[in-house]
Amino acid sequence: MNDLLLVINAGSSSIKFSLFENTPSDPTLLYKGQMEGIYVTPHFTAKDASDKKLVDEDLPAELPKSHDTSLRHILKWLDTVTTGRKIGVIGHRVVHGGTRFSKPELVTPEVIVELEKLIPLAPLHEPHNITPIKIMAELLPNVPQVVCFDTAFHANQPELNQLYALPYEFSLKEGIRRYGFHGLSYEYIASVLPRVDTRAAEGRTVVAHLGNGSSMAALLACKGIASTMGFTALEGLPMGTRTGSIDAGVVLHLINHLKMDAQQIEDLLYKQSGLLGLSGISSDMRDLEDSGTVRAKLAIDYFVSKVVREAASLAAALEGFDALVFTAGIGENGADIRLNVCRQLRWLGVEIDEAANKVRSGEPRRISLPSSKVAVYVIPTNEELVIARASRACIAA
Ligand SMILES: Nc1ncnc2c1ncn2[C@@H]1O[C@H](COP(=O)(O)OP(=O)(O)O)[C@@H](O)[C@H]1O
Ligand SMILES: CC(=O)OP(=O)(O)O
Ligand SMILES: [Mg+2]
Repeated sequence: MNDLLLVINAGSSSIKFSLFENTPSDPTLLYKGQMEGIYVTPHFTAKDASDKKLVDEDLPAELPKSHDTSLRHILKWLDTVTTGRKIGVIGHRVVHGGTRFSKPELVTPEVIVELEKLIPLAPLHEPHNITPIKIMAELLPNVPQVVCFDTAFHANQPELNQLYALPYEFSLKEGIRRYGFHGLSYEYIASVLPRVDTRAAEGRTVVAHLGNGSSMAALLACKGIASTMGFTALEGLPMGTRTGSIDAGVVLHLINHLKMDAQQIEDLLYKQSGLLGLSGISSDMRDLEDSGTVRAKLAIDYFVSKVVREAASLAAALEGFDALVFTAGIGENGADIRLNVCRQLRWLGVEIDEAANKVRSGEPRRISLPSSKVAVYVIPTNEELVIARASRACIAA
């Protein structure tokens, strides 16, 4: 029997996992699931390969709300379904690869040291990406682990789209440039686009990865040429708890006039802002849609308006666009958000099919009218499959 391949994808609000059988052609999914809403109401779901729900439960309220608790809960459940079978490879998502990593790497103690140096550049993610590697190394010391980077997909963006207008040496010597994130998700979208829409796959596509962390990217012939996220996963769209782009002068003002220190500012920008900060209610789009308060509506409207503006900006970078793809938690499930974004993009040739937009499905689907100049799709992302493929390729090499 083939070994198993375990993929761990730690995001800012969730840990997703997939367990594959390491079959020769392509990894075959056995189980997948996630602990979501880790810092709101941690909820655990697990499914088999036919999408049948095997578990669907809140994490007991007395347990600490943390990535660590969540991972151990997932591993305990996995133990019950893998009895007698051996995990042969473990693949991890790591958000920031810095200047050093732009392809999947086998984990060594030296790699971990390098990843730890990147923690300040991704404080909401990198620690949660590194801890599972250490936990798995403790539990399964002889199993090779591979790290796959969110930044890698964007590594070949044109220089123009990688630079900030700081003195040029800051980019060269300090690596202060735009990296872009959610690359594992964009890579998955690029991998299925040829069978969804050949015109888009050969042409110009704007992808909106809208989740707890949100970014958008411009794909030309399935290669990333521009992205809304930059040096860190703070730039671009507003997110669950992150500001998105903000005038750097605000940060200077916080330091000089409000006398805030670096840690306070980091917490403000990463953990207290975005949908949570604007609404005062929640970082979760579902809560805001249910709430109906004026501030919840303000937060939703702000989010939609920034998605619209970034879509137009990325379309400009592509000199027009053939397709718009929605993916990730909000992109896949937030029908009203998609509707409002598309309505505000009508002037660019986007015509949404309101009935198709309401359909729920785990499959890629078109949600624009046949007459729409820009084809609009919902494509459920699968970062775990990208990690699984890359991890075994890395081991084989
Ligand atoms: N049915 C839904 N409608 C609107 N938004 C949703 C829905 N389900 C999930 N979401 C949003 O998706 C987010 C999670 O997205 P996901 O991509 O899984 O996050 P992460 O960034 O942790 O990987 C939630 O915080 C919530 O805002
Ligand atoms: C990079 C990033 O923002 O990731 P996530 O969406 O998982 O928070
Ligand atoms: Mg994510």
